[in-house]
Amino acid sequence: MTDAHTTPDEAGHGRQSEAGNGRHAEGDRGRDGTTEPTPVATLDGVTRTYGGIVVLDDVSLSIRPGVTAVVGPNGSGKSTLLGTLAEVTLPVDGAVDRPTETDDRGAELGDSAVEPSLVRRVGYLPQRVPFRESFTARETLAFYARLVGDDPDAALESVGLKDASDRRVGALSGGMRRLLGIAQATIGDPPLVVLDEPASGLDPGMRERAFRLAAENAAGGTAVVVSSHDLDLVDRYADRAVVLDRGTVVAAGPIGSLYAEYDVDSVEGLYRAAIHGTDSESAGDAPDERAVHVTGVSE
Ligand SMILES: Nc1ncnc2c1ncn2[C@@H]1O[C@H](COP(=O)(O)OP(=O)(O)OP(=O)(O)O)[C@@H](O)[C@H]1O
Repeated sequence: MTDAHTTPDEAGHGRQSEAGNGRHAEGDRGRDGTTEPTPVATLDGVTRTYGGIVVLDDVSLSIRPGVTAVVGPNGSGKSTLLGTLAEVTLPVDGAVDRPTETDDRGAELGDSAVEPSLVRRVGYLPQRVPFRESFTARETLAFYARLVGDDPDAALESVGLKDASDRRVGALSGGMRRLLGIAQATIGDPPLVVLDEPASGLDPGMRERAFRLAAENAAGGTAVVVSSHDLDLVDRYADRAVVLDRGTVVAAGPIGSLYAEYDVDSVEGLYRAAIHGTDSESAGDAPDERAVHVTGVSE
Protein backbone atom coordinates (compact mmCIF):
# COMPACT_ATOMS: atom_id res chain seq x y z
CA MET A 1 0.00 0.00 0.00
CA THR A 2 1.25 3.46 -0.77
CA ASP A 3 0.84 6.49 1.41
CA ALA A 4 -2.49 8.00 0.38
CA HIS A 5 -1.10 11.46 0.75
CA THR A 6 2.05 11.29 -1.29
CA THR A 7 2.60 10.40 -4.88
CA PRO A 8 3.50 6.73 -5.20
CA ASP A 9 7.22 6.72 -5.79
CA GLU A 10 8.01 3.07 -6.46
CA ALA A 11 9.18 4.18 -9.88
CA GLY A 12 11.66 6.47 -8.19
CA HIS A 13 10.09 9.71 -9.32
CA GLY A 14 9.24 11.07 -5.89
CA ARG A 15 6.89 13.51 -7.57
CA GLN A 16 3.91 15.30 -6.19
CA SER A 17 0.58 14.83 -7.85
CA GLU A 18 -3.06 15.59 -7.18
CA ALA A 19 -3.12 12.54 -4.93
CA GLY A 20 -4.41 12.93 -1.44
CA ASN A 21 -3.97 16.12 0.42
CA GLY A 22 -4.83 18.67 -2.21
CA ARG A 23 -1.33 20.13 -2.38
CA HIS A 24 -2.21 21.06 -5.92
CA ALA A 25 -5.78 21.89 -4.94
CA GLU A 26 -5.67 25.59 -5.65
CA GLY A 27 -3.12 27.58 -7.53
CA ASP A 28 -2.23 24.71 -9.84
CA ARG A 29 -1.79 25.66 -13.47
CA GLY A 30 -3.80 23.95 -16.17
CA ARG A 31 -2.77 23.51 -19.80
CA ASP A 32 -3.78 27.07 -20.60
CA GLY A 33 -1.96 28.49 -17.60
CA THR A 34 -5.13 29.28 -15.63
CA THR A 35 -5.70 28.35 -11.99
CA GLU A 36 -7.17 24.90 -11.39
CA PRO A 37 -10.86 24.84 -10.44
CA THR A 38 -12.29 23.37 -7.24
CA PRO A 39 -12.76 19.56 -7.25
CA VAL A 40 -16.18 18.15 -8.16
CA ALA A 41 -15.37 14.73 -6.67
CA THR A 42 -12.57 13.17 -4.65
CA LEU A 43 -11.29 9.68 -3.99
CA ASP A 44 -9.53 9.20 -0.69
CA GLY A 45 -7.52 6.03 -0.16
CA VAL A 46 -9.80 3.96 -2.41
CA THR A 47 -8.94 0.28 -2.56
CA ARG A 48 -10.82 -2.43 -4.46
CA THR A 49 -10.12 -6.15 -4.51
CA TYR A 50 -11.47 -9.07 -6.52
CA GLY A 51 -11.02 -12.51 -4.98
CA GLY A 52 -8.54 -11.05 -2.51
CA ILE A 53 -6.39 -9.53 -5.26
CA VAL A 54 -5.92 -5.77 -5.07
CA VAL A 55 -6.87 -4.13 -8.40
CA LEU A 56 -7.11 -0.55 -7.08
CA ASP A 57 -4.61 0.27 -4.37
CA ASP A 58 -5.11 3.23 -2.04
CA VAL A 59 -6.04 5.68 -4.80
CA SER A 60 -6.51 9.33 -3.83
CA LEU A 61 -7.48 11.84 -6.50
CA SER A 62 -9.26 15.14 -6.99
CA ILE A 63 -11.57 15.31 -10.01
CA ARG A 64 -12.08 18.83 -11.34
CA PRO A 65 -14.14 20.46 -14.09
CA GLY A 66 -12.60 19.82 -17.50
CA VAL A 67 -11.60 16.57 -19.23
CA THR A 68 -9.58 14.15 -17.08
CA ALA A 69 -8.19 11.20 -19.03
CA VAL A 70 -7.38 7.96 -17.20
CA VAL A 71 -4.72 5.98 -19.06
CA GLY A 72 -2.75 2.84 -18.27
CA PRO A 73 -2.08 -0.71 -19.50
CA ASN A 74 -4.83 -3.31 -19.90
CA GLY A 75 -5.95 -4.48 -16.48
CA SER A 76 -4.35 -1.55 -14.64
CA GLY A 77 -7.70 -0.69 -13.03
CA LYS A 78 -9.11 2.10 -15.22
CA SER A 79 -12.66 0.71 -15.45
CA THR A 80 -12.60 -0.15 -11.76
CA LEU A 81 -11.57 3.42 -10.93
CA LEU A 82 -14.31 4.85 -13.16
CA GLY A 83 -16.82 2.41 -11.65
CA THR A 84 -16.05 3.65 -8.13
CA LEU A 85 -16.62 7.24 -9.29
CA ALA A 86 -19.94 6.24 -10.87
CA GLU A 87 -20.92 4.27 -7.77
CA VAL A 88 -21.37 1.01 -9.67
CA THR A 89 -18.27 -0.50 -8.00
CA LEU A 90 -17.91 -0.23 -4.25
CA PRO A 91 -14.47 0.24 -2.65
CA VAL A 92 -13.44 -2.22 0.07
CA ASP A 93 -11.60 0.64 1.74
CA GLY A 94 -11.45 4.42 1.40
CA ALA A 95 -14.09 6.99 0.49
CA VAL A 96 -15.49 8.62 -2.63
CA ASP A 97 -16.97 12.09 -2.37
CA ARG A 98 -19.33 12.85 -5.27
CA PRO A 99 -21.53 15.84 -6.16
CA THR A 100 -24.75 16.07 -4.17
CA GLU A 101 -28.15 17.36 -5.25
CA THR A 102 -27.49 20.66 -3.53
CA ASP A 103 -24.13 21.24 -5.27
CA ASP A 104 -24.20 24.14 -7.71
CA ARG A 105 -27.01 23.17 -10.07
CA GLY A 106 -29.24 21.86 -7.26
CA ALA A 107 -29.42 25.32 -5.72
CA GLU A 108 -29.71 26.94 -9.11
CA LEU A 109 -32.65 24.72 -10.02
CA GLY A 110 -34.43 25.28 -6.72
CA ASP A 111 -37.02 27.61 -8.21
CA SER A 112 -37.34 25.92 -11.57
CA ALA A 113 -39.80 23.28 -12.72
CA VAL A 114 -37.21 20.57 -12.04
CA GLU A 115 -37.21 19.26 -8.50
CA PRO A 116 -33.72 19.31 -6.96
CA SER A 117 -34.14 15.61 -6.14
CA LEU A 118 -34.31 14.93 -9.88
CA VAL A 119 -30.94 16.57 -10.53
CA ARG A 120 -28.60 13.91 -11.79
CA ARG A 121 -25.29 13.84 -9.96
CA VAL A 122 -23.21 11.45 -12.06
CA GLY A 123 -23.64 10.40 -15.69
CA TYR A 124 -21.98 7.10 -16.63
CA LEU A 125 -21.16 5.37 -19.89
CA PRO A 126 -20.10 1.77 -19.16
CA GLN A 127 -18.02 -0.15 -21.70
CA ARG A 128 -21.16 -2.03 -22.75
CA VAL A 129 -24.43 -0.13 -22.37
CA PRO A 130 -27.42 -2.43 -21.75
CA PHE A 131 -29.82 -0.57 -24.06
CA ARG A 132 -33.09 -2.22 -25.11
CA GLU A 133 -32.53 -3.18 -28.73
CA SER A 134 -36.19 -2.74 -29.70
CA PHE A 135 -36.43 0.88 -28.52
CA THR A 136 -35.75 3.67 -30.99
CA ALA A 137 -32.92 6.09 -30.22
CA ARG A 138 -35.50 8.69 -29.23
CA GLU A 139 -37.47 6.30 -27.00
CA THR A 140 -34.23 5.31 -25.32
CA LEU A 141 -33.27 8.88 -24.48
CA ALA A 142 -36.87 9.78 -23.59
CA PHE A 143 -36.67 7.12 -20.87
CA TYR A 144 -33.59 8.74 -19.31
CA ALA A 145 -34.81 12.29 -20.01
CA ARG A 146 -38.06 11.71 -18.13
CA LEU A 147 -36.10 10.81 -15.00
CA VAL A 148 -34.34 14.17 -14.96
CA GLY A 149 -36.76 16.50 -16.75
CA ASP A 150 -34.53 16.94 -19.80
CA ASP A 151 -35.28 17.10 -23.52
CA PRO A 152 -34.51 13.88 -25.47
CA ASP A 153 -34.48 15.67 -28.84
CA ALA A 154 -31.92 18.21 -27.68
CA ALA A 155 -29.80 15.35 -26.35
CA LEU A 156 -30.03 13.49 -29.69
CA GLU A 157 -29.10 16.64 -31.55
CA SER A 158 -26.15 17.33 -29.26
CA VAL A 159 -24.47 14.07 -30.31
CA GLY A 160 -25.47 14.35 -33.99
CA LEU A 161 -28.11 11.59 -33.92
CA LYS A 162 -31.16 13.71 -34.76
CA ASP A 163 -31.61 12.02 -38.14
CA ALA A 164 -31.40 8.57 -36.52
CA SER A 165 -33.95 9.29 -33.80
CA ASP A 166 -36.51 6.81 -35.19
CA ARG A 167 -34.03 4.00 -35.78
CA ARG A 168 -34.08 1.06 -33.41
CA VAL A 169 -31.05 0.68 -31.16
CA GLY A 170 -30.48 -2.80 -32.58
CA ALA A 171 -30.07 -1.25 -36.05
CA LEU A 172 -27.55 1.43 -35.01
CA SER A 173 -23.87 1.07 -35.91
CA GLY A 174 -21.39 0.58 -33.07
CA GLY A 175 -20.35 4.21 -33.36
CA MET A 176 -23.92 5.53 -33.29
CA ARG A 177 -24.67 3.33 -30.32
CA ARG A 178 -21.67 4.80 -28.50
CA LEU A 179 -22.87 8.32 -29.31
CA LEU A 180 -26.28 7.37 -27.92
CA GLY A 181 -24.45 6.15 -24.81
CA ILE A 182 -22.70 9.50 -24.47
CA ALA A 183 -26.05 11.29 -24.84
CA GLN A 184 -27.49 9.02 -22.14
CA ALA A 185 -24.54 9.80 -19.82
CA THR A 186 -24.80 13.57 -20.26
CA ILE A 187 -28.58 13.94 -20.19
CA GLY A 188 -29.75 16.05 -17.26
CA ASP A 189 -26.42 17.89 -17.33
CA PRO A 190 -24.80 16.18 -14.32
CA PRO A 191 -21.75 17.93 -12.80
CA LEU A 192 -19.73 14.69 -13.14
CA VAL A 193 -19.72 12.56 -16.32
CA VAL A 194 -17.79 9.28 -16.41
CA LEU A 195 -17.12 7.77 -19.85
CA ASP A 196 -15.45 4.34 -19.94
CA GLU A 197 -13.58 4.05 -23.25
CA PRO A 198 -16.06 6.15 -25.25
CA ALA A 199 -13.86 5.88 -28.37
CA SER A 200 -12.90 2.20 -28.36
CA GLY A 201 -13.78 0.25 -31.49
CA LEU A 202 -14.73 3.39 -33.41
CA ASP A 203 -13.32 4.68 -36.70
CA PRO A 204 -11.03 7.75 -36.53
CA GLY A 205 -13.84 10.22 -37.30
CA MET A 206 -16.14 8.74 -34.65
CA ARG A 207 -13.31 8.55 -32.10
CA GLU A 208 -12.63 12.21 -32.61
CA ARG A 209 -16.31 12.99 -32.29
CA ALA A 210 -16.58 11.10 -28.99
CA PHE A 211 -13.69 13.11 -27.52
CA ARG A 212 -14.99 16.37 -28.97
CA LEU A 213 -18.32 15.74 -27.26
CA ALA A 214 -16.52 15.10 -23.99
CA ALA A 215 -14.61 18.37 -24.37
CA GLU A 216 -17.75 20.32 -25.32
CA ASN A 217 -19.45 18.98 -22.23
CA ALA A 218 -16.48 19.98 -20.08
CA ALA A 219 -16.45 23.48 -21.58
CA GLY A 220 -19.71 24.11 -19.74
CA GLY A 221 -18.04 23.45 -16.36
CA THR A 222 -18.70 19.69 -16.13
CA ALA A 223 -16.02 17.33 -14.84
CA VAL A 224 -15.68 14.65 -17.53
CA VAL A 225 -13.59 11.57 -16.72
CA VAL A 226 -12.64 9.48 -19.74
CA SER A 227 -10.64 6.25 -19.89
CA SER A 228 -8.86 5.59 -23.15
CA HIS A 229 -5.98 3.82 -24.88
CA ASP A 230 -6.00 6.49 -27.59
CA LEU A 231 -3.14 8.66 -26.35
CA ASP A 232 -3.26 11.02 -29.36
CA LEU A 233 -6.84 11.98 -28.59
CA VAL A 234 -6.02 12.31 -24.89
CA ASP A 235 -3.21 14.62 -25.95
CA ARG A 236 -5.57 16.79 -27.93
CA TYR A 237 -8.61 16.91 -25.70
CA ALA A 238 -7.69 16.24 -22.05
CA ASP A 239 -6.92 18.96 -19.52
CA ARG A 240 -5.63 16.52 -16.93
CA ALA A 241 -4.32 12.98 -16.94
CA VAL A 242 -4.21 10.14 -14.44
CA VAL A 243 -1.72 7.37 -15.24
CA LEU A 244 -2.54 4.05 -13.58
CA ASP A 245 -0.16 1.13 -13.27
CA ARG A 246 -1.20 -2.08 -11.51
CA GLY A 247 -3.94 -0.33 -9.57
CA THR A 248 -1.75 2.53 -8.39
CA VAL A 249 -1.70 6.16 -9.52
CA VAL A 250 1.83 6.81 -10.81
CA ALA A 251 1.13 10.29 -12.19
CA ALA A 252 -1.79 12.71 -11.98
CA GLY A 253 -2.33 16.37 -12.67
CA PRO A 254 -2.78 19.00 -15.36
CA ILE A 255 -1.23 17.83 -18.63
CA GLY A 256 1.04 20.88 -18.87
CA SER A 257 2.42 20.30 -15.36
CA LEU A 258 2.99 16.60 -16.05
CA TYR A 259 4.85 17.36 -19.29
CA ALA A 260 7.15 19.69 -17.36
CA GLU A 261 7.62 17.22 -14.47
CA TYR A 262 8.47 14.31 -16.74
CA ASP A 263 10.25 16.40 -19.37
CA VAL A 264 8.03 15.07 -22.19
CA ASP A 265 5.95 16.72 -24.89
CA SER A 266 3.19 14.18 -25.47
CA VAL A 267 0.85 11.93 -23.50
CA GLU A 268 2.58 8.97 -25.12
CA GLY A 269 5.90 10.21 -23.72
CA LEU A 270 4.28 10.74 -20.33
CA TYR A 271 2.82 7.23 -20.40
CA ARG A 272 6.22 5.68 -21.14
CA ALA A 273 8.04 7.82 -18.60
CA ALA A 274 5.52 7.25 -15.80
CA ILE A 275 5.04 3.54 -16.41
CA HIS A 276 8.30 2.33 -17.86
CA GLY A 277 10.58 4.96 -16.36
CA THR A 278 11.81 6.01 -19.81
CA ASP A 279 10.29 7.96 -22.67
CA SER A 280 12.19 6.01 -25.32
CA GLU A 281 9.94 4.52 -27.97
CA SER A 282 11.26 0.96 -27.61
CA ALA A 283 9.93 0.75 -24.03
CA GLY A 284 6.42 1.50 -25.28
CA ASP A 285 6.64 -1.30 -27.81
CA ALA A 286 7.61 -3.98 -25.31
CA PRO A 287 4.89 -6.48 -24.38
CA ASP A 288 3.29 -5.26 -21.18
CA GLU A 289 3.61 -7.72 -18.34
CA ARG A 290 2.55 -5.22 -15.74
CA ALA A 291 -1.22 -5.63 -15.72
CA VAL A 292 -2.92 -7.19 -12.74
CA HIS A 293 -4.70 -10.32 -13.92
CA VAL A 294 -7.66 -11.65 -12.02
CA THR A 295 -9.81 -14.44 -13.37
CA GLY A 296 -12.90 -16.31 -12.26
CA VAL A 297 -14.32 -13.67 -9.92
CA SER A 298 -17.23 -11.34 -10.42
CA GLU A 299 -19.08 -8.59 -8.51
N1 LIG B 1 -16.10 -8.12 -11.97
C1 LIG B 1 -14.81 -8.54 -11.89
N2 LIG B 1 -14.52 -9.75 -11.38
C2 LIG B 1 -13.23 -10.17 -11.29
N3 LIG B 1 -12.16 -9.46 -11.66
C3 LIG B 1 -12.40 -8.25 -12.16
C4 LIG B 1 -13.72 -7.72 -12.32
N4 LIG B 1 -13.62 -6.49 -12.85
C5 LIG B 1 -12.31 -6.26 -13.06
N5 LIG B 1 -11.57 -7.31 -12.65
C6 LIG B 1 -10.12 -7.43 -12.70
O1 LIG B 1 -9.56 -6.25 -12.17
C7 LIG B 1 -8.40 -5.88 -12.91
C8 LIG B 1 -8.57 -4.46 -13.41
O2 LIG B 1 -9.61 -4.48 -14.40
P1 LIG B 1 -10.12 -3.14 -15.10
O3 LIG B 1 -11.20 -3.56 -16.05
O4 LIG B 1 -10.43 -2.12 -14.07
O5 LIG B 1 -8.81 -2.71 -15.89
P2 LIG B 1 -8.68 -1.72 -17.15
O6 LIG B 1 -7.45 -0.91 -16.89
O7 LIG B 1 -9.95 -0.99 -17.36
O8 LIG B 1 -8.41 -2.72 -18.32
P3 LIG B 1 -8.67 -2.56 -19.94
O9 LIG B 1 -7.75 -1.49 -20.41
O10 LIG B 1 -8.28 -3.90 -20.45
O11 LIG B 1 -10.13 -2.25 -20.12
C9 LIG B 1 -8.25 -6.92 -14.04
O12 LIG B 1 -7.32 -7.91 -13.62
C10 LIG B 1 -9.62 -7.53 -14.13
O13 LIG B 1 -9.54 -8.88 -14.54
